[in-house]
Amino acid sequence: MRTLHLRLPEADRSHPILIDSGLLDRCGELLVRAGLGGPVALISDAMVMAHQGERVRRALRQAGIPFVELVLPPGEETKTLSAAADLYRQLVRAGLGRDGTLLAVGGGVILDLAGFVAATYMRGIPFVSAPTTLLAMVDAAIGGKVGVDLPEGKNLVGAFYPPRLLLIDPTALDTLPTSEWRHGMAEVVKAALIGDPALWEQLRAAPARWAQPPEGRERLELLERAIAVKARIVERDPWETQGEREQLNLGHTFGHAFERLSGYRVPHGEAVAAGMRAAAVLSARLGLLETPDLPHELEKLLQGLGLPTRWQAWLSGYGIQATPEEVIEAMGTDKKRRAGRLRFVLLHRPGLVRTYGDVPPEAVRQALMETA
Ligand SMILES: NC(=O)c1ccc[n+]([C@@H]2O[C@H](COP(=O)([O-])OP(=O)(O)OC[C@H]3O[C@@H](n4cnc5c(N)ncnc54)[C@H](O)[C@@H]3O)[C@@H](O)[C@H]2O)c1
Ligand SMILES: O=C(O)C(=O)C[C@@H](O)[C@H](O)[C@H](O)COP(=O)(O)O
Ligand SMILES: [Zn+2]
Repeated sequence: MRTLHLRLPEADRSHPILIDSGLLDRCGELLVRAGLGGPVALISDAMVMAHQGERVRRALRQAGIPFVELVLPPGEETKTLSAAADLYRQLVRAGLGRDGTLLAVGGGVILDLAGFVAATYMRGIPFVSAPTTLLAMVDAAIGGKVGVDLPEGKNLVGAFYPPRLLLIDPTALDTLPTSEWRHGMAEVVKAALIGDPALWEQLRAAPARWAQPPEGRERLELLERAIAVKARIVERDPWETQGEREQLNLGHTFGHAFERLSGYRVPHGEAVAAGMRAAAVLSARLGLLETPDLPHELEKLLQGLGLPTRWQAWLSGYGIQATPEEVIEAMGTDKKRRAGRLRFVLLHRPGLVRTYGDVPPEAVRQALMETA
């Protein structure tokens, strides 16, 4: 078993990240060992429970942990305040108190929603997360951002609430549809661009190889590399007050706007892919790139991974028509804004990204036109 420690400024918020095959089958015993042997509310979605639920149920029963299952419909449409409100009321009806633990098993939607509920129910109860998508293992589960979407903007309500324990079982990915693997690869590409140029080169060398989940050692290495980038940044700027954590938003200013325009019907990973390409082209237009071929290289890699690179064509595949002006309008509620101005995470080269607050709106519009 690989054990990493996410070190946060408050020691009581620091937590272990366990990575090993079979952790889902041992989650009960691991909860008990972490001093969380009280009642559990298991929050998941119906698809995850169909594929992985029995492993978790068996593990909780074996450890003698009483639990209730709260199962939601899969998909981003579930990441809402009203779903959170339903969960609060179900937790009350189930009699869960502060001696209970909220165990989230699922993708980023479940982790974000359940983590937000754990942060706010009775002013906070212990939270344990077990990500089951690639995207959640390398990104959503790391760093304590939890929350829900509003129609007015993505993740507009939330908290920083790290789990007490994070269980990453790579075998959970055995049942993940290939399309979901690819969505996770968008955040892996992001991590590589931000903080692991060697990984960027490795991905670029054989995009098709990474379009399906690799097995065994290779899968584990990919997870560990991407997790390392995120954990390093989170440890340096956990609550996004120093500017550094904003780097993890590469592609997200555009991406979140695409998601909002779609009524949260498009997958986050696809939105991030199309958004990263727009951000790369914007970086080129502003003369920031030290490696001018980067937008083209990124386009080739994303295409090889089966991810979108042309936002308008991609959105129209979902029946959504939008103009560059509408995308800019939809960016208006981005949380990185300062003094009413949008800020963008832009690229210099793989391994060097920075946030810029002085980007001319016309350059943004041009980048959107060029990547439509
Ligand atoms: N908090 C953060 O730091 C952070 C980081 C990145 C993304 N996110 C959020 O994560 C969300 C996207 O997460 P996601 O891509 O994991 O989507 P998701 O949670 O919707 O999961 C994708 C699909 O995969 C299914 N699934 C999950 N695990 C499975 C398994 N093992 N086998 C079979 N099916 C499985 C789910 O039922 C769902 O249909 C977005 O809301 C995004 O904003 C948060
Ligand atoms: O952890 C972060 O910080 C990120 O920006 C990771 C992103 O991949 C993720 O989508 C996150 O939910 C975005 O957060 P937000 O604060 O921009 O809503
Ligand atoms: Zn993301």
